[in-house]
Amino acid sequence: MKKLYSALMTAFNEDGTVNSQGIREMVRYNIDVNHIDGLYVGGSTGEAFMLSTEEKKLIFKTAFDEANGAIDLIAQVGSLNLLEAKALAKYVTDLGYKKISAVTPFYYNFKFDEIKHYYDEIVKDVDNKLIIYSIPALTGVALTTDQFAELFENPKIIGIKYTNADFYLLERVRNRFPDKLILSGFDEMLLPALALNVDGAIGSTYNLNAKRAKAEMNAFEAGDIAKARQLQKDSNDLITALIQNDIYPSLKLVMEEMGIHAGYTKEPMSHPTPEMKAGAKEIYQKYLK
Ligand SMILES: CC(=O)N[C@@H]([C@@H](O)[C@H](O)[C@H](O)CO)[C@@H](O)CC(=O)C(=O)O
Repeated sequence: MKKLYSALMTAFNEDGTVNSQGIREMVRYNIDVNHIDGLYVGGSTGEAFMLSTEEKKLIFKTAFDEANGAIDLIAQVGSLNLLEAKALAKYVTDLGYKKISAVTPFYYNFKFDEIKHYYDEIVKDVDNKLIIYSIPALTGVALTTDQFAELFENPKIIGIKYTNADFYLLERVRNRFPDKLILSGFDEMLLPALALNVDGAIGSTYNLNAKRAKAEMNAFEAGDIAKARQLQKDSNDLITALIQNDIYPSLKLVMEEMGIHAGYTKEPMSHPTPEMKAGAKEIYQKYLK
């Protein structure tokens, strides 16, 4: 059975501080209403690259407490500060997270040896399994099949969160590493990723649209490709509207329409304008009600 994970958002107060109650509400909604298989905590959707270590710890703990063992949780601990990444890997492992993930180190054009060292160091002192978070469009780091093979030489590195529109590479990677966990990261490209036999998907829009995405996965598994295509089209109408309305604040605004206190995005991301609020209301009415 393929697995669906929502990338958990972080609820912020207007002043940019973390709103734990909002996080709890989103975890509950994902468990009780979305019937999600798991959550990816502390990733791009969680706005983690703008947060302090203490804020990240608070989010990991709040999500873990609220989920209370009901679903699979993956903690994204990657950071340009390797000491922080290692400390967070230990922190979440001690909390009880059974999987961690780390974004490829970005900005400084690291050499592959440095990237390999980063991953080996993150897992070295923890009894846990790591999923590489590969998102070349945002990091500028495009790992090759051979480089993934080198990273997988470390038995604690078990898979890839593949947020990449390169389907040739996805096919190469899937077939070379049949036993590794490959989770697709672009929600708007779920169907082609399923066709290449990913093990599941992680995404921001599943917070709102899990029911449709699960139906698409089920249709695909049942061989009903026409239905899966229609569902992907319906999802992409929603995703396009979210992107046009500024996706990060809009995901939260739509959650607010559903009665969940998702709060604000963290500056320098924009706070909602009256136009964005009206747009989110319309998105909710048109695609999700
Ligand atoms: C950059 C980004 O946020 N990508 C999302 C997608 O779910 C994305 O929002 C969606 O496909 C719309 O483009 C995920 O791949 C990554 C993610 O959700 C995370 O790391 O939290």
